[in-house]
Amino acid sequence: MLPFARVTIIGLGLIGSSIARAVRQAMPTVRLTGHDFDPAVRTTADTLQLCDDITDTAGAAVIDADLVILCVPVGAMGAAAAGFAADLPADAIVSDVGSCKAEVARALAEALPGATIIPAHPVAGTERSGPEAGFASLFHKRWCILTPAEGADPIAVERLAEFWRRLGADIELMAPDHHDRVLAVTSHLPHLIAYTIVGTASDLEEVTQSEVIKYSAGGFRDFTRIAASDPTMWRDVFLSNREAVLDMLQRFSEDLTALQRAIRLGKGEELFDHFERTRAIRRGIIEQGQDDPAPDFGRSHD
Ligand SMILES: NC(=O)c1ccc[n+]([C@@H]2O[C@H](COP(=O)([O-])OP(=O)(O)OC[C@H]3O[C@@H](n4cnc5c(N)ncnc54)[C@H](O)[C@@H]3O)[C@@H](O)[C@H]2O)c1
Ligand SMILES: O=C(O)C(=O)C[C@]1(C(=O)O)C=C[C@@H](O)C=C1
Repeated sequence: MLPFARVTIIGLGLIGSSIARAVRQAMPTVRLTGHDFDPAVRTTADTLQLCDDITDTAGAAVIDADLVILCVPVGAMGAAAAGFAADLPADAIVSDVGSCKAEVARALAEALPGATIIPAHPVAGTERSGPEAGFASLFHKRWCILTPAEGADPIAVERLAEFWRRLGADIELMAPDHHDRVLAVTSHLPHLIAYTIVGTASDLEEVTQSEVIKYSAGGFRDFTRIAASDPTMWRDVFLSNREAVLDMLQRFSEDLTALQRAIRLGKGEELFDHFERTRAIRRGIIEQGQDDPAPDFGRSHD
């Protein structure tokens, strides 16, 4: 039996439109309704036939839903939820896909008092945004982390887990604060580093903008992909997960200073040992079958 029969997606960008496409493929009998506050996005979603219905208001979108998924930037979650609070059916489950969980959970609980809220985070994405950027296989073999509050209804948690399994994801449960610390290291800090290094390279007086473009074929190219990620989304992530990111950044700066010192003092053995350790970590990831799907992940879906 399907976990949900009527699914509503609020926010039809990369993640919302990918969910819509994946639901169409994996659960074709599900009735899909979508809403986005941007009329241009609604028109594109209509043209792409992402959903059975695209509504002009959030309230109309949720009126008979049994699952509502918020796919808007984390800083907009509270306002987006407040926009449909009055029309939410009492037995509907509300979820989200935000990249940070603790603050989003607080915002959703405040906007939707008494509602069944099971937050989630599919750890899958690309640097692109908007309804045309989505694709159905985005969640295949990727983690989807559910962060239910203590005492959350286990049946609701299992229904949401089954929904994501059907979209191809593997499920993990985590406390929201722990999620935010883990993702601060594995996702948020790497983005901050990419945003920094690409900015630094183009600011360097002895390196021209055209040289940055011309020679960004190697490792730097990977940084430019990440640094092209959506500015609204990432502004919100850093503001929402501020404490964990600052904590990890402090630790990162100390480790960077240690490497800087090893270079200055010519400590080759120290550098070699460090690089050997990080190479082993990368090889471990590949052995576990969790390598990137492809180096050009996302771009091949142009
Ligand atoms: N991009 C990724 O790699 C990725 C991966 C996992 C999770 N996420 C999370 O998914 C969420 C959506 O990210 P995305 O990449 O799909 O962004 P996106 O920019 O592609 O889409 C977001 C959509 O939300 C709409 N929107 C914004 N505020 C709204 C509101 N109040 N009501 C209705 N619609 C609203 C925008 O018009 C836009 O179409 C974010 O919370 C992000 O943290 C992103
Ligand atoms: O591959 C990318 O482009 C991503 O940035 C995806 C990525 C990540 O950091 O892993 C980005 C943010 C999300 O919350 C989840 C996934």
